[in-house]
Amino acid sequence: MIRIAPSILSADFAQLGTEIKKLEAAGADMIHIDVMDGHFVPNLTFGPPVVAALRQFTALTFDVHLMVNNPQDLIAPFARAGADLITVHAETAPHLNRLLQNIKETGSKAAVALNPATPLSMVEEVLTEVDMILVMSVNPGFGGQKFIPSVLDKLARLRHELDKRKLTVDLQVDGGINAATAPQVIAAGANILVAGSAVFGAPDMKAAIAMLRNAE
Ligand SMILES: O=C(CO)[C@H](O)[C@H](O)COP(=O)(O)O
Ligand SMILES: [Fe+2]
Repeated sequence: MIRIAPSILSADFAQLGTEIKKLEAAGADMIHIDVMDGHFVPNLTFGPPVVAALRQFTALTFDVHLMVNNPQDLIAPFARAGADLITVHAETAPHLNRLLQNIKETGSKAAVALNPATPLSMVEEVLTEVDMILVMSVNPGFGGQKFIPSVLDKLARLRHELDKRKLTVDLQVDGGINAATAPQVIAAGANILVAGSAVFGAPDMKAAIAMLRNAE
C-alpha cells in the first residue's frame, strides 16, 4: 500500500487551514509539515503554534519533518501541538537512540531522516527503534528541487535490509517526487511518498495524488 504525504511547504501560507482541508478532500493519507530553523537548513518555516492552530482542520496524521539543529528541544512542543509522527535528521542527533526514546515517550511515532549524502550506516543500529526512515532525495531546505537519482540505490539497499531483518518500518522518500520519479522510488521500495510541488502545482490535486499513489 503506497501512501501519499503532501508537503504544505508548497501550499498558500496565507490559507494553510483551507489548504489542509483541500488535501484531505483530495485523498491525502497524511500531512507533511516541513519545519526549518534557518540553521540546519537555509530556510525558516513553521513552529509549534502554527501546527497547533492547524490541528483543528483535520484528523489526518501530522507528519512533522524537523530540519533543525538541537531537535531535542522541540520534540515535546511539537508533540503537544499535535504531531503524530516526528522525524529527526540523523545529522543533527549525536544521541539518536535517546532522542527516539524521547519522541516515543510523548506518544508520537518516531522516525529518522537521512540527507542524500548521509550513509545508511547512520541508522543501522536504530532500525528496531523507529516507525519510519525518511530518505531525502533532494538536499533539504526548499521545495521544487530536482530528484537526486543516486538515492534509488540507497532506498533499495535499505528496503532489502529491513526485509532481511523482518522489520516493519515505513520507508518514506522526500524531494522531487513527480510522475517520472514516483514509479522509480516505489520500485526501489519506498511506501510513503512526500510531494509538495507535484501536488500543489497540479491543475487537479485529487488526480495528482491518485497518480502518485498508483504510479508503477
Ligand atoms: O523536506 C522538504 C525539503 O527540504 C520537502 O518536504 C520537499 O522538498 C517537498 O517538496 P517537493 O516535492 O516540491 O520537492
Ligand atoms: Fe520534508
